[in-house]
Amino acid sequence: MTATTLATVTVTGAGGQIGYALLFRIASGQLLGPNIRVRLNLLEIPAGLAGAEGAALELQDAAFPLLDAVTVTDSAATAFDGANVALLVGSRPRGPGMERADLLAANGAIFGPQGAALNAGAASDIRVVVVGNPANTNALIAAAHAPDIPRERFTALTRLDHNRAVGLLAAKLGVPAGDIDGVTIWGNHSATQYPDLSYATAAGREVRELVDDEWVREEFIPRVANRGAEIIEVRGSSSVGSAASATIDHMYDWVNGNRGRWTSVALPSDGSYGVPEGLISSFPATSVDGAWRIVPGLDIDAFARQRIDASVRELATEREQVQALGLI
Ligand SMILES: NC(=O)C1=CN([C@@H]2O[C@H](COP(=O)(O)OP(=O)(O)OC[C@H]3O[C@@H](n4cnc5c(N)ncnc54)[C@H](O)[C@@H]3O)[C@@H](O)[C@H]2O)C=CC1
Ligand SMILES: O=C([O-])CC(=O)C(=O)O
Repeated sequence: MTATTLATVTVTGAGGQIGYALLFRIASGQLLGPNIRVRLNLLEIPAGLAGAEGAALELQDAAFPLLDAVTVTDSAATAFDGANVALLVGSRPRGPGMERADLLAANGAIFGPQGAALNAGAASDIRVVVVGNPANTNALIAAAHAPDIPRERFTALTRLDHNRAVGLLAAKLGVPAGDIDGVTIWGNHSATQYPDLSYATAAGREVRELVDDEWVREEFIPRVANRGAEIIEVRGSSSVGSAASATIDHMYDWVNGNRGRWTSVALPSDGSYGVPEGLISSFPATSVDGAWRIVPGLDIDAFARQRIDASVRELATEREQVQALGLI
């Protein structure tokens, strides 16, 4: 996107909660940076169009200098036409007591047609992040329907899990979140994920020397992995502001680079760290020259191996389920 001064950003589910939290930040320049004007395409189903249209009116009222145009549509072909960035948020959220697997069939059917529409109309530099759950497998479905788009342009959001891990660790250590680096979320955006502090540092100091193993295993890991459910329990509905914020972070870093800092990204595995090729699994990654690079060469201890394998097994099962449903 370096030479582009005008980018088309498509947001699906734009009339929903996360959509509403995203749109104003995108239009203000926080998604791509202060030098790129944005054309926003808002995709909704008919029942959600009024919400998206209302948001479009408010976007006009905010008079953002970088906002070029807003289109509201229920046509995927229109929404993805010329898209440089696609934020795939639209899907049904989980309610109290539901597991992400419950959403597989309901939401899986959305992502095949959207992948096909991206394939048909998106710009050649398209970057896709799937937020709607089950995010990793929805991204797998979308990519499977977009044979002309390089696989690595399809990612799923585990930046929220990453940010949760950083936030929790920073609070434990009493340091600013910006002092934390080297945190990884491995695997699925679900309770099986492995939030890994093995290589984490706080203001350059090794975190393993600052916290004990028992806290990491008994408190930190389960709290991060189940934070989505905790938020649902406390607010009565799933994370919105933090999810939108993480989506902005993910795409901003992808486009603009992240100066060698680690983040976590669910992307198509190239076989690294024993994750079967093609599964969309979360890895430690840096953003270099507009592309994600998996951090190479890390030693994986027995505990990490077992945790990563468990989450990857869940991803493989989800892939089998959507294969059985005929979604890929
Ligand atoms: N990956 C992550 O870290 C997170 C993912 N999520 C997921 O994000 C998704 C959206 O959450 P909310 O905005 O809170 O839900 P919401 O229900 O407020 O909004 C979803 C919107 O999507 C629309 N929609 C449904 N099917 C669509 C389709 N085929 N095309 C376009 N739009 C469609 C609905 O009409 C609705 O307006 C959920 O799946 C939720 O589980 C939520 C938090 C974090
Ligand atoms: O838990 C949910 O259903 C929403 C979500 O993905 C999260 O907050 O991580």
